[in-house]
Amino acid sequence: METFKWSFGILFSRLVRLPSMGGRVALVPWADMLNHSCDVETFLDYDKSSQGVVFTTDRAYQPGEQVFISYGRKSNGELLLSYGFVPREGTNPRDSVELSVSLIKSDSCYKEKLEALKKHGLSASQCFPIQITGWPVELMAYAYLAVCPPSMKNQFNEMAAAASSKSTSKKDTRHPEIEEYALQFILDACEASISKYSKFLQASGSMDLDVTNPKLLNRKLFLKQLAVDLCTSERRILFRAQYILRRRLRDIRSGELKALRIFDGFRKLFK
Ligand SMILES: C[S@@+](CC[C@H](N)C(=O)[O-])C[C@H]1O[C@@H](n2cnc3c(N)ncnc32)[C@H](O)[C@@H]1O
Repeated sequence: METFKWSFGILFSRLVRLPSMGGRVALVPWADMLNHSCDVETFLDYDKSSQGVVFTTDRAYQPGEQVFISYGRKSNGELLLSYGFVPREGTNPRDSVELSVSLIKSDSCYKEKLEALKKHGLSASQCFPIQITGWPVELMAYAYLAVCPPSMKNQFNEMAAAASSKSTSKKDTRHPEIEEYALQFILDACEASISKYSKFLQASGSMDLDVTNPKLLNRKLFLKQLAVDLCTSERRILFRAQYILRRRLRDIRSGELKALRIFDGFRKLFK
């Protein structure tokens, strides 16, 4: 089993997908020496005219400088799973973390909302990818549905459709009347996830690896460090989302407060 796992890892970390051949995979001896860089945008591909796998650099390299390729626009988690490494924190603009959200069990419209979700291939609990640049419109639509009051029942289906990535319309549908609750819903999910990451990272400091063999110990330490690196980079994305969400909520709430004060001022004026 160990040999199989090793061979599987070696094969999958070295095979190349060739976009112009419909994603066919190949082993290309010279190309499997190239390391990945998140800054690089060039891929290996089959070139009909030269009848071979060609690599064109996207920048000038100095003699002796290491040449990189891109293994694809992958998150740190995907790079760890497929290639066994985690890029340095903050260097991967494609990094993302899956945020898990669920319908609220005590919601009086739970059944209707779940039915609407199921109709569009979704379930009561869903994961959505969060990036350092923000979250997808599908997550916002899911959040609208989760916090939507019974008075907006006629919009459940539309919201569930927008939450599905299969939905053809990718427009950012907005429901200003419940935006604050939807943002708070996402913020709560982010904070719950941050707390799990923080617990793991805290515990990792005192984790007992329970091995005496030095070779095994080194391997376990290496794997633990990879897990810590991945969790740190994923938590960083969640921290950023938390910051943006808190700021948006503060703006909404202070805007509402301002509107209330103006309204109050007018009321006093006409008294
Ligand atoms: C196709 S091979 C690249 C050549 C490899 N460095 C070698 O010496 O055989 C892919 C493996 O290289 C390593 N690798 C590639 N890019 C890396 C990076 N940016 N940081 C750390 N390791 C990397 C990973 O172990 C990955 O599984």
